[in-house]
Amino acid sequence: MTVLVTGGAGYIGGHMVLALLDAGEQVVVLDNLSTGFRWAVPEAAKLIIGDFGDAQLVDAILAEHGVDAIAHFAAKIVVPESVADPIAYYHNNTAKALSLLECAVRHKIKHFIFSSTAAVYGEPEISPISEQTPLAPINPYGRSKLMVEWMLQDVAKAHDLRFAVLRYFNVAGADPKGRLGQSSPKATHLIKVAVQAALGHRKGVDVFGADYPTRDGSCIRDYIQVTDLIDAHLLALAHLRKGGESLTCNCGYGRGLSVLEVVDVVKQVSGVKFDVRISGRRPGDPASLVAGADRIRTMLHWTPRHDDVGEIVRQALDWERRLHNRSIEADRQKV
Ligand SMILES: NC(=O)c1ccc[n+]([C@@H]2O[C@H](COP(=O)([O-])OP(=O)(O)OC[C@H]3O[C@@H](n4cnc5c(N)ncnc54)[C@H](O)[C@@H]3O)[C@@H](O)[C@H]2O)c1
Ligand SMILES: O=c1ccn([C@@H]2O[C@H](COP(=O)(O)OP(=O)(O)O[C@H]3O[C@H](CO)[C@H](O)[C@H](O)[C@H]3O)[C@@H](O)[C@H]2O)c(=O)[nH]1
Repeated sequence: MTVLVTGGAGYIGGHMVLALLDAGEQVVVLDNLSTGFRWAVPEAAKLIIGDFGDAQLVDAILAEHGVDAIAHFAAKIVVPESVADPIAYYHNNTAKALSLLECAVRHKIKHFIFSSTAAVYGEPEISPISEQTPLAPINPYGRSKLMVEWMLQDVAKAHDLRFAVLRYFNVAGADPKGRLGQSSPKATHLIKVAVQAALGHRKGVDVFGADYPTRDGSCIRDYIQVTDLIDAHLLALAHLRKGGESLTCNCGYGRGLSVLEVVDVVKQVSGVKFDVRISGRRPGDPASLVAGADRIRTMLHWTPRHDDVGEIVRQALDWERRLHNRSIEADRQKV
């Protein structure tokens, strides 16, 4: 049995590929390398460079590789970009997902794991956020993902396909063995940005708003370590393969950290006192997003192993140093 991983050359999908290979699974990666990297995919996985919206290509992959499960990570993921160019987001994240689902049904794929997001909840007033919290995304990114959740629910009712929708909160950290981490140079995620500041790769950190109704005025998020998140995917896959029902679960630890708290941890762990500027709010940022994480623990028996922000930051720092050395090495080879 083979798992097709779309977006397997990216940050989170790449960790899924490593975990599947570690577990002895056959893996095919489909990625157009728009934000992913060829080098991120180990040779033990088959990398096909192409678009998951290319039905002919997906049909050929599903026919050829004996795929029993699709783990669909590929997407555009930048919220402000989705506001500026909604059509690109609905096209890539929603329309192409419909095409992928059509291929899955045509080839009688039984198991589908989908990377959803806390952005489907919008700006909920309740904390922690359970899966029953009303779905009210406030930007095209969140809507483009929610529509895929709805399509999956309808398709699963009509066809022999079961799904796991995993709603990620804020994903951070890197592979504890140092094989992979967040590599996109354009990443805007807080821990990545703060780590880059600590290493002197950027000038300090702007804190987007210190006037929120939170304990220190900065926004609160639930940061989940990427390997713990991937453990949840493996458990979800095992659950579906055992004949388990479709499920939708939040993926977070159920504890929130403020932006200022995260920045302090990065300073402590790195030993560097980089500049921190309080700037204006970033449009569309909810004050607090903390996962209600009971369902994933009870339904999938998920037990996180890396719920420690110091460890998450150490992994991110370690990976950022490796990335930097890698780019120096690449430049040296060009000379
Ligand atoms: N990073 C987070 O904190 C976070 C939070 C919630 C949800 N998610 C979801 O997790 C998934 C993975 O995110 P990530 O952080 O690894 O992002 P990423 O940009 O590192 O990975 C996305 C991958 O998908 C590929 N891709 C995009 N469009 C494609 C297409 N049409 N055809 C083929 N490949 C395509 C890219 O090249 C890239 O390798 C996404 O679905 C994202 O919405 C991420
Ligand atoms: O330089 C920065 C970067 C971020 N932040 C703040 O840090 C918090 C976290 O921001 P991130 O950009 O790291 O993450 P988001 O919470 O905006 O969004 C992430 O998690 C969401 C789900 O919770 C979505 O899935 C989204 O795709 C993913 O990027 C926010 O309050 C943001 O304003 C700063 O203050 N300065």
